[in-house]
Amino acid sequence: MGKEEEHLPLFETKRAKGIVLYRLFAASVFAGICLILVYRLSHVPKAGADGRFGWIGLLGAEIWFAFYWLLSQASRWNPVYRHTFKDRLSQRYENELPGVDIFVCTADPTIEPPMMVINTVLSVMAYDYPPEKLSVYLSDDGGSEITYCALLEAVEFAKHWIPYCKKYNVEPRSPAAYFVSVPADDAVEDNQAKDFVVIKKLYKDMENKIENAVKLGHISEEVRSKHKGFSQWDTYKSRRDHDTILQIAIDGRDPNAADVEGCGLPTLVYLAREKRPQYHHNFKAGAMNALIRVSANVSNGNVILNVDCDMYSNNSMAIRDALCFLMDEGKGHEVAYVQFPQNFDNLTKNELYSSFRIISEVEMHGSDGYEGPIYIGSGCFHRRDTLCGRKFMKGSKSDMKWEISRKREESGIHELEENSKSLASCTFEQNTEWGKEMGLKYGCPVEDVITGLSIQCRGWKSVYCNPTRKAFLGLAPTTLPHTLVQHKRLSEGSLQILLSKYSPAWYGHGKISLVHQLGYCIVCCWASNCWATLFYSIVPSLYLLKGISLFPQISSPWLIPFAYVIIGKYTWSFVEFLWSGGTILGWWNDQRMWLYKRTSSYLFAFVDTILYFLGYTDSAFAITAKVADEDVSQRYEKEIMEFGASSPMLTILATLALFNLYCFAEFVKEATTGSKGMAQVYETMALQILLCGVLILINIPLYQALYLRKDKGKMPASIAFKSMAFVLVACTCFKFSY
Ligand SMILES: O=c1ccn([C@@H]2O[C@H](COP(=O)(O)OP(=O)(O)O[C@H]3O[C@H](CO)[C@@H](O)[C@H](O)[C@H]3O)[C@@H](O)[C@H]2O)c(=O)[nH]1
Ligand SMILES: [Mn+2]
Repeated sequence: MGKEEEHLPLFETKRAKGIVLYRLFAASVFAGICLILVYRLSHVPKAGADGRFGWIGLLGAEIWFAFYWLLSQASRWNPVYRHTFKDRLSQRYENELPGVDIFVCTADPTIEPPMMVINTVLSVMAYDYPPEKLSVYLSDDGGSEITYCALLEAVEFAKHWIPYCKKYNVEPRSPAAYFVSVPADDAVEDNQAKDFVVIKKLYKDMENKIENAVKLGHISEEVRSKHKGFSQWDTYKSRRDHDTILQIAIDGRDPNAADVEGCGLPTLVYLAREKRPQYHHNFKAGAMNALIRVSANVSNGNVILNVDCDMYSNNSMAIRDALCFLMDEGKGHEVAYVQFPQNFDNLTKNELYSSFRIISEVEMHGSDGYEGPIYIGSGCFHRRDTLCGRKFMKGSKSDMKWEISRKREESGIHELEENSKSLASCTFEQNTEWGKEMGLKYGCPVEDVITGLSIQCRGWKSVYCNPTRKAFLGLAPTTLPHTLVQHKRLSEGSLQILLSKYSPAWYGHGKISLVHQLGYCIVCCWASNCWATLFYSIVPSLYLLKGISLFPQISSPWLIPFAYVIIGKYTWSFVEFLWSGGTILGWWNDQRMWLYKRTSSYLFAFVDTILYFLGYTDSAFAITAKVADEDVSQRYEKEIMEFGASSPMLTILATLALFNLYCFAEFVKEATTGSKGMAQVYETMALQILLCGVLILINIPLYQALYLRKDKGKMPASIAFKSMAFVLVACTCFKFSY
């Protein structure tokens, strides 16, 4: 290796092209926004005049939108893109690569089927990485025998699967996803064909056994007697009341642990931490912290990767990508974690319930230009020591190199299992810093964001890595209620952060840059968006009923800033969406979800957060559904919105949709029969008509679900009834109130 080569970095950073043009455009939109506010302030109706209340409300809403728009510029001001040089990494460090511990989290065997879980486990076991340095931990908060049984089956299958993957350089390495990606059995090359048939049969056999156990609902005596590990369930009372269950299913350093080709296998550990009704288990954060301690005792890898049980590895090089950042001689020592995007396998072409597309392809790159992306959970590589609370110190270089844990060499495997169990007990964390300054933080439904923030506040940077071949693919919710509930949790957790001790607004002050603080606030203010959006989707339509104008007339010059901001903002959002790989209809669906999230999930999240701070509720973690019934899936494939069971969130959405329809219909009736001419109505009310009309257009699927559909996914009749009653009462009251 030449002297020069030795100093070439392991990654490069590129700035976005055309950023100056974008900034000019953003500045012009900002000028437009300012003019709108000037107009609002200078035209407030006099006390007692029609529309004063609506006017002042709109002013408030517009100030909020302007503020939020400014926030969103923080993540568009300076986007950067990373590229890694994995060949340089292997040349320099192939023999000194650090140990990597991978945590897979699961919590419920019915919401998260064991087959899905072990596919994820198998995919991360098959990473292109030296097996003796790789350890995989499955954390099972469901404490399920069936999941454990599935893992034991996976051990046998892995002995065939891993060598198969390496021999043919297969991608993706989740067997289920791989078999789907090979359309016909004869699509593989000739020399591979025989092995393909064999491996597929082995997979089907394993699948049958596991599915049978799932159907049966418990483990048969025959299977139970084969593995001593099942005896750990003898004292098991329920998933909320049991001892720590821990089993080293594969001991990577045991010479007998080898695949069918004789190569070593990664270590594999099953852990169900102790649960007792009287101890709070702190959801995923609690599981992660137990894993951090147990893994420190077993393999003690320097790097920790966490994936959710539905997020299989889709790119076997991802560990090496992450190490290019962590091991880079120039900048690596500042980097605490490398976050990959969360992409989804089951999205429909037009992303009916929207996705994290803009976050993944735009905003995360934006924050990468400052201190780095927020930590969003699944798909993140951490340094073990920073996750455990180490502060960043200038000049100190953290050593990533591989070292064999001494404890391991000295104790036998059984002893190791036994002394690891106490690390996962309910009482272990009492009077310690775990959940506070060590490990993941407790008490927040988005433990990851708050943990990442505190790491960055300790002086560390993070990096966003978004290679073309997606590193992880998970499952997005496939019904509207599930999507709304997920977003309620995410927005509620983020708002709690804003109001907590660790708020990016004050805790972050002076510790991270101002732009980065604003970037955090985008997420933390999600829930607060509900009020302005609700006001904007109700009040202008209501005033349409009365014929009171709240926007400038068509012939007024004040219309220009409104038109410019609306057209400019939406054109940009459209272009951005298409550039990020979305479709035209996908953008339209995204706008609908934007409205639905803001008027339901965010509203409930906001109210619940306030109640939480007043001490009335406890924050919970509703696990996102990962499987759906056959007919639900079919409708999802066809991109038909699924409403299903009655819920307060859906009632709000239906009421809003009907309300706008009613206002529009009344208005049309008045305009065609009333005394004022059409031209004059149009002159004064154009923007309100437009707003109300767009709200109706975007709600078309909802009207269909209310009145036209017959399938099970339609809007329940009770909601149709309730929402209609609400609208009639509200509109009648308003009409006669003035
Ligand atoms: O008590 C619990 C509850 C959940 N989980 C696991 O946590 C993960 C995430 O839960 P999920 O219901 O899938 O939530 P999502 O909304 O899909 O998760 C997103 O949001 C979470 C909270 O911010 C992050 O932790 C995740 O990585 C991120 O994908 C899953 O693997 C669960 O098995 C546990 O281990 N224990
Ligand atoms: Mn998930």
